[in-house]
Amino acid sequence: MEPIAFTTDKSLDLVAIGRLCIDLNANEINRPMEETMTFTKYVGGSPANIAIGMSRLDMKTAFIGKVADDQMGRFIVQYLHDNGIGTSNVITDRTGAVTGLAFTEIKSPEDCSILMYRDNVADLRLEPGEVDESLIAASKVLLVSGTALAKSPSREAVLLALRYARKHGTKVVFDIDYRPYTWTNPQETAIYYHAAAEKSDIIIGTREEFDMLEQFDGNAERSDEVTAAQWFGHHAEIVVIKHGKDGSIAYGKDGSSHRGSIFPAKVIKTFGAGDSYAAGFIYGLMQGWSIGRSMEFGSACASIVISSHSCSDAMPRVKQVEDFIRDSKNA
Ligand SMILES: Nc1ncnc2c1ncn2[C@@H]1O[C@H](COP(=O)(O)OP(=O)(O)OP(=O)(O)O)[C@@H](O)[C@H]1O
Ligand SMILES: O=C(O)C[C@@H](O)[C@H](O)C(=O)CO
Repeated sequence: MEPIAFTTDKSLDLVAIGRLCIDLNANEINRPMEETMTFTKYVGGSPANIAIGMSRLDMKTAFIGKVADDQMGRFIVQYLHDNGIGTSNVITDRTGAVTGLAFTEIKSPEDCSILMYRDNVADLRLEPGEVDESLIAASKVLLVSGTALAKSPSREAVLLALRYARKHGTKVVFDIDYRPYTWTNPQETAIYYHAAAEKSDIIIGTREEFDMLEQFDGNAERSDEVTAAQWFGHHAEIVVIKHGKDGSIAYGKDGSSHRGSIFPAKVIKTFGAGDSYAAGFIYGLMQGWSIGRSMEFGSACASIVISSHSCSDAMPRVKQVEDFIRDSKNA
């Protein structure tokens, strides 16, 4: 398959829109959170993690979002700035909304869960009129994370951002990112996910997330191939289905399919795999690499991050990923 064509005369590589939150990852791991006494604070939120990952890989990135008018909001904005991510379109909420908190419970390397505090969060208060069209026009890619569609006005802000992207030839990457606690019912989820997926050039999700997205589209047990074919009927050029430690599979609009294997990892926590995989995969495509090579780079990013305590802080540099791949192949 020909590498996906990104518009070259743009000053930014990726603009992400959606959730900016705080991860509080348990320090006492391999036990339930009832027995955890201390946490380490990191910037979190799936689209934030991906933007941070892309910036660590030397891609020019910016963020469209809203933070709380408090210490956590200021911490997030400073962290994005310190990591070279444009914050001109990160708005400070003035209504008293708060920062979403993601408590990560690490019962074992394979048994991790996230306890989300997301009542009255600032990120879902992003207004359509606050979305900077010129920022999207200046970017090769707009990354949309599905959870931003969960509530108004963030929902309308994202739908407007999608219109801007199509208007300005900005490629849309839709990371489905289904987090049940943020939605009121699965039907609503599928309707809004559909609205985004139909306007997306690259769609990334787990099998379960695609099943959620496609719940009105016919037979329940859908194959990955049927899923991909459906979205090629809209704007999609690449569809990626992630399968955890079983790797991933990507389909190209040209009928190609690509299996992505994993790199063995000393797993501390599985969270962060999807975000780091997405950052590495998008990075590869933007270098003009093949889908297969981009998947390999994404998988290596994922193994590095799940072997770390954090998600955002652990997002790797290019050389770190290259060395990891080399060492893994020589092992
Ligand atoms: N245990 C593992 N060991 C090595 N690589 C892994 C492991 N789990 C996931 N990966 C890699 O990360 C990719 C994405 O992981 P996964 O399919 O779990 O996505 P996700 O559910 O979105 O992740 P997250 O847990 O961050 O939400 C996989 O396709 C695989 O390449
Ligand atoms: O996206 C979330 O709200 C949770 C993230 O902050 C956390 O880092 C994670 O689960 C990444 O997959």
